[in-house]
Amino acid sequence: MNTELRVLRPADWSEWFRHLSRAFGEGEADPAEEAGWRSVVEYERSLAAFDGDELIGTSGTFSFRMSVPGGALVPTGGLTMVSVSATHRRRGVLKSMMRRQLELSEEREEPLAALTASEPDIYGRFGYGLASQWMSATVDTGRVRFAAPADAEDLRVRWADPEKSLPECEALYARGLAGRPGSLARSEEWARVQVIDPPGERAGASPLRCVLVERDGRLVGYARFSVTPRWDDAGADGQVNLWELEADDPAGYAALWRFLAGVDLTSRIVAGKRPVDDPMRFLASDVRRCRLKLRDAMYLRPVDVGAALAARGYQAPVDVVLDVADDFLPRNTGRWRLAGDRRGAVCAPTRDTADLSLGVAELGAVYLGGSTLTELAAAGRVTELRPGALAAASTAFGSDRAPFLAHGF
Ligand SMILES: CC(=O)SCCNC(=O)CCNC(=O)[C@H](O)C(C)(C)COP(=O)(O)OP(=O)(O)OC[C@H]1O[C@@H](n2cnc3c(N)ncnc32)[C@H](O)[C@@H]1OP(=O)(O)O
Repeated sequence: MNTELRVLRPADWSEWFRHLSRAFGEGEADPAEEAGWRSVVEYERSLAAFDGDELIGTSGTFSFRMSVPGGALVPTGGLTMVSVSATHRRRGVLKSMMRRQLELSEEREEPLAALTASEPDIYGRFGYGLASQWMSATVDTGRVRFAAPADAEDLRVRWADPEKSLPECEALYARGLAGRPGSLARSEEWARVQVIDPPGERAGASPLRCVLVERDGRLVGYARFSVTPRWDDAGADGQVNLWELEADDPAGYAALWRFLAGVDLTSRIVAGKRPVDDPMRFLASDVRRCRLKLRDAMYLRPVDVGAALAARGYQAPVDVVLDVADDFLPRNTGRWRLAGDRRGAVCAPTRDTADLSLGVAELGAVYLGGSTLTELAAAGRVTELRPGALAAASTAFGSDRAPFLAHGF
């Protein structure tokens, strides 16, 4: 088979998007949803694979900036919309697109590449490691109480239109970015994607709702959610579906959870994408009845090991030589000396003796502080070559706050 990769042309968008929907087993996309994706697609970074004149593969990359430990926003290629026709599967089409997509990232000097995976098994071979997780919760609000916030006299919770309130909510989201590794800066288009709510995909739920919490008239938090009404022979049994909740004031944060738990005629809150260190665990009267679960969220790969490691801050002073293996981008393979602290770091190739050896996917997994070098060493995926180096580097690579991706892409 002779596969040709072409840059996506706007004229080919509809066919390209239909191919993607079919590969995901979906029906006709809702026009609002399709328009949302079209508003953020970057044609020059999107590829269409052809077998002759037949389109058989799709992939795209978004030019994101991602928050990393230390607070910098680092250019990151966000891989997305990957599909290969079932008629052409397992013949290397994905592999050829991955190679080209990473070359495009290299040309743009993006230190990092990221993705969320339809299946976790696919991307390790291309050097991506699991960098952040999502916590989901199903809170039994008939039994679980959320502690009343102290310092709440000046707080006001009010309804808002999800779209009209976007600018002020996005400003709050942006203020929180530097303190939350793994989060993405959102353009106006990306902000609008967060409130796309196709009626055909609500599965019986209400349209998207939004409440704001303000202190002295200043926004300190917001929650976006829908409600699925349900009734059985014992009465109301509705469900609050939490899409997004952000706050930069502990009392405002608690007020939002209390509001959600108090929505009339509902008996549970279902949240799919919360940070693993969500403070709600410490507000809930019965954390077991919150039914918390973890799942993989974002996979990360250094595209340029030196630039990636120099772009973040380190929790403790670090001076370590890493022997990195990268089969897919061999330019990264070799020994790197990393020296830095909270304020910043330098990282360059070296001939010095290595202290730790690891693969590039393992480096991606620990980069945001979501897992540790020590954990990976216990799984045999990192090797300590100088006694003491593992514990010291593991501490340095940590993060005060767990990495969190607030939305998919
Ligand atoms: C970031 C995102 O967009 S995630 C979305 C990914 N897309 C989907 O899940 C849609 C449905 N699936 C598909 O379209 C295709 O099956 C794809 C894109 C997952 C794979 O495309 P293919 O062209 O068949 O992959 P390709 O032949 O290049 O395989 C490369 C390697 O990945 C492996 N691989 C491919 N798909 C899978 C999978 N689903 N699970 C495990 N391994 C996989 C292959 O076995 C091969 O391994 P090897 O190098 O060890 O031989």
